[in-house]
Amino acid sequence: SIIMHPKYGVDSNDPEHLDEIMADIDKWGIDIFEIGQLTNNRPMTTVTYTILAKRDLLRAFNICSTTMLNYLMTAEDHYRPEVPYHNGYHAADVTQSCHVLLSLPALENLFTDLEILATIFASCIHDIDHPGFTNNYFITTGSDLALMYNDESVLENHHLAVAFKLLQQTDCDFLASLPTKSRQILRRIVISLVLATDMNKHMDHVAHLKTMVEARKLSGADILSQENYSDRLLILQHMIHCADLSNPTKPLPLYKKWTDAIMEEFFRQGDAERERELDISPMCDRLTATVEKSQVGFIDYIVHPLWDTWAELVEPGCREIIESLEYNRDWYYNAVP
Ligand SMILES: COc1ccc(C2=NN(C3CCN(C(=O)CN4C(=O)CC(C)(C)CC4=O)CC3)C(=O)[C@@H]3CC=CC[C@H]23)cc1OC
Ligand SMILES: [Mg+2]
Ligand SMILES: [Zn+2]
Repeated sequence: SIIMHPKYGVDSNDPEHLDEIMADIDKWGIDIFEIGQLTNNRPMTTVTYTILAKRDLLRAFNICSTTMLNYLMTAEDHYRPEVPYHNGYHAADVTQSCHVLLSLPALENLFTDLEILATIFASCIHDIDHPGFTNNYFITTGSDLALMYNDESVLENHHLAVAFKLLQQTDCDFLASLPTKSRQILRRIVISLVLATDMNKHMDHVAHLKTMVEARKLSGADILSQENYSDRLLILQHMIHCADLSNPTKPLPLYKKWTDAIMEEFFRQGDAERERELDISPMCDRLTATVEKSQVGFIDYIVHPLWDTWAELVEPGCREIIESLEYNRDWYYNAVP
């Protein structure tokens, strides 16, 4: 019997409204929160399934829709709804952001279908089972997780282990039809992309992006067209890192919701650190933090340097994104009490 799935993979309490929102799936600034409300909190499954289907990747790799949806639902169930920021909504946001970045004109025809499938898969699982505390917290408190991963990219290693383990659940191995070689290549890319989302690697990313921009200027030839595998992988690592740091580049109403969510998550960590008489991490003390100042600092020290360099590499594709970032930075700067 032919199993027919709902259009976007999940049922909706308002299909017409979902149709309207999902029409913007290729646009920067789609309302992920709205998608979650229309799909009974399934933003990650909805967004990821729609993108894979739209890019014809399910057909290209002979992936069964039912198995894909089983995996995505199971993966989404392994994000923790009680965690204010690092939950299925963030996973959906990073996946959809990568989907838009993959379609930048400067990157056209650069990546193989397997690399695109790997990037979308890495994005939707990149924070799976996130406990709502930072790597530093797990290292400082000598947690089992830090013990397991020897203090090195502790959370990111955990996200990867959980994501790949879920493939072994019944009817969840959507990669079953891939040839072994392709499976190995995909696994290698997914591992390197999720590890690239460790903020401890941020300065390396910015430094390497700058090198690429310089190389592109000097060589004249379009560095983005070169067949060099390691450079293509590096561009994908920078891409998922940019997507992970894209909140301040989105329309202000969405950005503010992400800010509220991350600050609540940071404040809960600060509460735990205060409780355990540990140093309270930057921006995590709800008794002294100024949310607006934190965002101005986050943009000036972290987000703007990264996106400025990325925009140079892929110019002119990110002009509106940079303008949105600068508008938002001024808004928070003027909102500082
Ligand atoms: C929407 O607002 C945010 C969304 C995500 C994050 C995340 N933050 N971090 C770390 C980034 C580096 N970091 C800092 O404290 C860096 N930093 C500042 O941001 C401003 C400052 C205090 C004035 C000086 C300074 O050192 C610690 C937190 C993560 O690791 C999270 C996980 C992965 C990606 C980003 C995410 C922060 C947001 O607003 C602050
Ligand atoms: Mg992460
Ligand atoms: Zn993330």
